[in-house]
Amino acid sequence: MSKPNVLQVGFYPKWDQEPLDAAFNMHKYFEADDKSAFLSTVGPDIKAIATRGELGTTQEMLDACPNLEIVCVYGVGFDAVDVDACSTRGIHVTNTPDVLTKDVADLGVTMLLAQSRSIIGASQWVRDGSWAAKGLYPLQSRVWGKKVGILGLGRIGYEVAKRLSGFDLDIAYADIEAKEYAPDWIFIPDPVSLAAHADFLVVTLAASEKTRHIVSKEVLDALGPEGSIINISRASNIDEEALLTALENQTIRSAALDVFESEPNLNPRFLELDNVLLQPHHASGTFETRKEMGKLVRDNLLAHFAGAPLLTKVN
Ligand SMILES: O=CC(=O)O
Repeated sequence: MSKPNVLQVGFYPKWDQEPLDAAFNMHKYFEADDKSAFLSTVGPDIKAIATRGELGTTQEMLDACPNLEIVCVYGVGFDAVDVDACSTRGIHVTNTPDVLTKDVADLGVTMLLAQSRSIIGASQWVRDGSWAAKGLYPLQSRVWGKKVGILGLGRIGYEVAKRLSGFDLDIAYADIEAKEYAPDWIFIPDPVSLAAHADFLVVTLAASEKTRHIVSKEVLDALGPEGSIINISRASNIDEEALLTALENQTIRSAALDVFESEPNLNPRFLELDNVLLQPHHASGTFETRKEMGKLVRDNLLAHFAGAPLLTKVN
């Protein structure tokens, strides 16, 4: 039997690419110079799209692939795929939940601690000779005993909260409803009230049209000049213009961000700020987790073409 044709939207590591190439005809969209011409040529043969969370699919891709059956996302976030349009056409969508939860939570907590204690700046102080030349590093503000607000207590939010309660932080959270698995944590459903309560606002919300700019100017104003925000979800959850203005005017203390509106080309205003910690959207970026994510993409593709149940369906 001939191998199914798969449109591959972005790069995968060698340990994923080799087994994918062995099982499927992988058509590498990201390597094509003329992407529209490439889609017109291969589109009619494509049965599956393998993409990454931040790349998703475009309308042009979906239109060019009339025989598409499944979209497999390497990532938990599927906001860059038009799931409604896929469902209407009977196209399955899968993602890679669970396997990345703890790594994403680890990075969120690391970012909170690193930004609060100015780990990057302090390291630079040692490296550039400031320690010897200028003396003691400026004091930073304590982490333990403060209040954290988790915006979105799903799988990742829960793991962040669990870790931070080990640092003796008071945990509050916002979600659509109170969670029975969080009896010791304070439920504050309104994001403005949560921000007003918190010293650290950690955004762990799955992104959708409904959550776009849920962290608004009003939320940032409520967080206030002693407050910090940490985003390990999607840039669209925060009004980035309002965030930049708040950081520039120091109406919030600081931010630690793994995601940006036009990543990887972020707004240059971020680079001018010394109260923001910048990360290259790599919260799931460990060997162990990325290998599990790649396996899940492959296993969903294999299950689909074998007529078996999908492992991690979105629709
Ligand atoms: O951003 C990463 C993901 O959605 O897994």
